[in-house]
Amino acid sequence: MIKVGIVGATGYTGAELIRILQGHPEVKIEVLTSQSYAGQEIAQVFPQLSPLELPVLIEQEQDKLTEVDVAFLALPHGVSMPIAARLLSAGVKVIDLGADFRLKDAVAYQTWYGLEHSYPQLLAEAVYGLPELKREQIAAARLVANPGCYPTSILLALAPALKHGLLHLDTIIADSKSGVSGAGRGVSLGVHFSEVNENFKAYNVGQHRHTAEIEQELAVLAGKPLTITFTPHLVPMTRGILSTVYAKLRQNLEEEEIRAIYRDFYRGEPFVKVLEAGQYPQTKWCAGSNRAFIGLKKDARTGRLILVSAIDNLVKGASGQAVQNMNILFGLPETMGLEETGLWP
Ligand SMILES: NC(=O)C1=CN([C@@H]2O[C@H](COP(=O)(O)OP(=O)(O)OC[C@H]3O[C@@H](n4cnc5c(N)ncnc54)[C@H](OP(=O)(O)O)[C@@H]3O)[C@@H](O)[C@H]2O)C=CC1
Ligand SMILES: CC(=O)N[C@@H](CCC(=O)OP(=O)(O)O)C(=O)O
Repeated sequence: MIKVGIVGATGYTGAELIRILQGHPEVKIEVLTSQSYAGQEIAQVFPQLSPLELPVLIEQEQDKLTEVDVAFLALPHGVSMPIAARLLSAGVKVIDLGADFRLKDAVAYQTWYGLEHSYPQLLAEAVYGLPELKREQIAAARLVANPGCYPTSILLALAPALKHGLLHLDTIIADSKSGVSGAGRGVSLGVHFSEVNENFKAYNVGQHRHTAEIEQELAVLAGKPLTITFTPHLVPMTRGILSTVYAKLRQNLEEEEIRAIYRDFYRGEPFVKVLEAGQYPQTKWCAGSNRAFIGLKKDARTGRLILVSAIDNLVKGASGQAVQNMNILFGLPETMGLEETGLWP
C-alpha cells in the first residue's frame, strides 16, 4: 500500500483528495495535516467523512509527515516551498496542488505572485503535472507541480491544435468561467453568498496569475513563445470550469479534419473526450469526475477555431489530476481510484 499524507486536509482540495483516495485500492491515508484544527478529527470539519477511518489531524511540522511515500500539498501558494524541500530531502515524493513549482522561472514567479521563490533550485526538476502531455516526465519525477484549474481546461483544449501548428499564435483568446469552489474554502468578500448569487462577473482582467503558467506550457507545445488574452469569470455555481477558446486558423481545414486531429491526439486517453460535431460540453457532465470534455467548431465566416472545454475544477482541475499523477509516479493504472463517472443532477 502507498502511504499518503495530505497537507492542508481541511481545505476543499484536501477534502476532495480524501473523498477520492478513500476509494483507492492501493492507498492508505496515513497523515492529514491542519494548522487550525490540529488534534481534532477531520470529521469535525467535514461530518460527511465521519464513516471513514482516518487519522487525527496533526500539524505539518510533525515528523510523521516525513514517513509517508507521497505527500499532497493542498496549501495556498507561497506556503508549500519549504515543506516540499523538507519532504523531498526525507525521500518523500511530493505533488503540490498549488502554484509554487509550476513556473520554471523564479523571476516570473516573483512577478506574478509577488513573492520571492525560496527554493528556485527545485523549479528545474519539478515536472508540470498534466498527464496527457507529460506522462513520461511525471513517471520519473520526485516533485510534481499539479496544474491550475483554468490552465488545465485551456491547455487540454489547445494542445492538439498547437502541436499540429493549426493556429496563428498571436490570436488566442481564452474566456473561462469558474464555480466558486475554485477560490477555496476561506471566506472573503468576493465569494460570499450575496455577492456571488444571481451575479456574474469577470475578474483579474488582463492580469490573472494563471496567464504565466498557460503561456509557459503553450510555448512548449508551439515550440516558440507566445502570449494569450485570458479572462476568468466567476459563476454562481459550486463546481466546474467552462473555457471557450478562440484563435485564427492558419490553414483552410475542414472541421472534420480538425476533429480527426483532436481524436487522434487524445486516442486512448481515459479522461479526455472529444465531442461530436455540434456537441458542446456542460460543467455538469464532469461534476465529481476526472473527465474533461472538448467540443470544437470551425467558424468558417471568421476563419476562427472555437474550442469549448469543461472540467470539474476540484477534480481534473486539482485533486483528481493529483491522484492521476500519483498513479503515474507509482506505476499504477492511471484510472485507479478515478473511475467515478460523476454526480447527477
Ligand atoms: N479550489 C480549487 O478549485 C483549486 C485549488 N488549487 C490550489 O490548491 C491549493 C489548495 O486550494 P483549496 O483547497 O481550494 O484551498 P482552501 O483555502 O480550501 O484550503 C487551504 C488549506 O491550507 C491550509 N492553510 C492555509 N493557510 C496555511 C498556512 N499558512 N500554513 C499551512 N496551512 C495553511 C488550510 O488549513 P488550516 O486552516 O486547517 O490549517 C486549508 O487546509 C491552493 O494553492 C489552490 O490555489 C488548484 C486548483 C484548483
Ligand atoms: C474562482 C477562483 O477564484 N479561482 C481561483 C483559481 C484557483 C487555482 O487554480 O489557483 P492556484 O493557481 O493558486 O492553484 C482564482 O482565480 O484565483
